[in-house]
Amino acid sequence: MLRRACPGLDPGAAPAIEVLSAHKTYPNGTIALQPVDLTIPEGEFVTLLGPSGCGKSTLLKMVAGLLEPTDGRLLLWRKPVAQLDEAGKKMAFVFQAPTLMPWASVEANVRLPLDLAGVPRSDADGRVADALALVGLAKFAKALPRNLSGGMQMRVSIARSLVVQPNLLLMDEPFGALDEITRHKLDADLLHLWREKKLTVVFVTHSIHEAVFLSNRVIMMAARPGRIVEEVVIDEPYPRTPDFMVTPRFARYAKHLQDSLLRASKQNDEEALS
Ligand SMILES: Nc1ncnc2c1ncn2[C@@H]1O[C@H](COP(=O)(O)OP(=O)(O)OP(=O)(O)O)[C@@H](O)[C@H]1O
Repeated sequence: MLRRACPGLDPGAAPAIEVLSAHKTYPNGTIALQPVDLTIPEGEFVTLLGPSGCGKSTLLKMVAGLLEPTDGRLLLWRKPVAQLDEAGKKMAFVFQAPTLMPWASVEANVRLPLDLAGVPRSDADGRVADALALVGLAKFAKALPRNLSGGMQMRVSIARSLVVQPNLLLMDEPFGALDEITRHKLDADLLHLWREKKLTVVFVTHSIHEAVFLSNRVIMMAARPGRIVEEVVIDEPYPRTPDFMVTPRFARYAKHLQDSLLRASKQNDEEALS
């Protein structure tokens, strides 16, 4: 269960992400992350799991180039994050809240990154239509966000990230605010997109079940200070269907991660009290 190699991944895949002894102390002195070393090959689906405050978002934001590490390095396709374009690759970040412009139509929201990049409307319109089709919202292009459900708004947010045709998708608890049925549906759709577009995905969640269902590999983190404590390979084939979630194998992975999370959280509580 705990082998490090990820089945189904090209063993010769280039590293998409290399975190090299990167650590982060915020200006107020909070040590959010001890030095982290992590390599994620192209095409892998990796999930960061751990108790609140263990540095999941900090790590993801450092990979995105939104936060500078205090020390250490982050490479994307072997280049510093700021030089991703030179590597011929693109990244997109999906936050927990869909953060849509309420006054603008669905298609205008999805087109925003292309407008900001100065892509002519003649090119942009086709790409927006493709992205909306990918998330099943082609018929809602003219709708306003307020007329959509929470799940549909999150699909718009995902379409907006896909419109730049990313190679790397970074997702910070994207479905955390949704009901369980909607979350399962979006998880399944995300796996489909990941495989179809051959994306590399780093996904943050608090849900053990979501982590097992989605991932090639789960990175378990603990807090005070934030660090990686375990890596668990989910050695199961894709496509994964909801049937996988009621198998004994799924239950074994979930139990293993639950025990690991409890250990990480207990340490967390003890260190908070000391
Ligand atoms: N801008 C900041 N300034 C100071 N401390 C911060 C800042 N952002 C986060 N922290 C602290 O850094 C630690 C790690 O935070 P981070 O948000 O990365 O954890 P997390 O695992 O994503 O948490 P959660 O699951 O609650 O979202 C926490 O102790 C947090 O309070």
